[in-house]
Amino acid sequence: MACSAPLVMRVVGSSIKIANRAGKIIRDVMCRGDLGIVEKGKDDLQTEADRSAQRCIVASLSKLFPNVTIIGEEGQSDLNVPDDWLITEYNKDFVERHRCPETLTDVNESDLVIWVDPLDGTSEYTQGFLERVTVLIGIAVNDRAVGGVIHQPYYKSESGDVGRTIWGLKGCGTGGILPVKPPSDRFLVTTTRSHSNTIVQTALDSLSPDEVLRVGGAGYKVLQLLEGKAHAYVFASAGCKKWDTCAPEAVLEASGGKLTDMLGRHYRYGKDVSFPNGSGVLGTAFGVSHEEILSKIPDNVTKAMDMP
Ligand SMILES: Nc1ncnc2c1ncn2[C@@H]1O[C@H](COP(=O)(O)O)[C@@H](O)[C@H]1OP(=O)(O)O
Ligand SMILES: [Mg+2]
Ligand SMILES: [Mg+2]
Ligand SMILES: [Mg+2]
Repeated sequence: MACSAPLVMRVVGSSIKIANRAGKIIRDVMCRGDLGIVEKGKDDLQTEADRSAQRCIVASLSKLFPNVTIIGEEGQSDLNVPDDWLITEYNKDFVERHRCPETLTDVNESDLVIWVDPLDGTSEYTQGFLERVTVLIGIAVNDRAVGGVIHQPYYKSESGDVGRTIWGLKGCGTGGILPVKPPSDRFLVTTTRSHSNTIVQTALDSLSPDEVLRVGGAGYKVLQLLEGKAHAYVFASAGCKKWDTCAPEAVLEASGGKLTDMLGRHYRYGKDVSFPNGSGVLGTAFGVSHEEILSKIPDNVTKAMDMP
């Protein structure tokens, strides 16, 4: 589809469509029943859904935007995909109804890096915690996370529709969700279910939360912040990588929240950065003071973070 909208708008608009197609692939693999699980490392699985969803996303994006750097969690993919995995359209609603932020109108393909996590929450997927699975497509411009799509293939809406797609673009806002403020009389923190350790726990204890939600997936935890189910996402450990946080950071910040490492620094998302987010993840919902939370994190936690 020909479209004269600025590049960033076309990338977000097509990512909305592509993430939806990837979500259908993820449901189809589950329906067929053979997940084709491969162990990449300790607590680190890959399934046929991760592989196929990545092929769909990278093949579609690289055909539409041949000079953009695309980095996917599952490494080099075979881009020879079935025709119906190749998405060539943009989400019209997004592209036609939103104005590109002025600072992003002149961006070129060479300024962009797209970080793809075809299935965030693989361990949740294999264990049946399907609501926590997301498809993440993050868009970085000149090293900074500016746009992103979080698709939740197993979300069930009240109308019975399956799946939802949330987008965010800094300076433009968010769509696909109506952000809700977290409660004002309790302090709720969301964190990892499967990658905890004593430092992760020390950081949580230092904040004295009324409740700790332990759920898998970086995308899902940021959705909990947008839904007002938690005030903060606190993960004082390495483990997450750039594809886990690029889209969530952009979507959260487009809604007025903030996502940094455990020292309050934004990660960089240029094409030459190292993949691991060695100094953890701290996300806060709109209206929650990121700085106040940072000030409560004890020195032994910050000193335990891997410094770049
Ligand atoms: N130690 C790890 N090894 C591999 N991936 C990790 C690790 N820790 C976190 N992740 C990735 O970060 C996401 C959020 O972590 P957690 O669920 O522990 O909060 C996970 O769903 C996983 O993404 P993925 O499922 O895409 O591999
Ligand atoms: Mg993985
Ligand atoms: Mg992930
Ligand atoms: Mg993944």
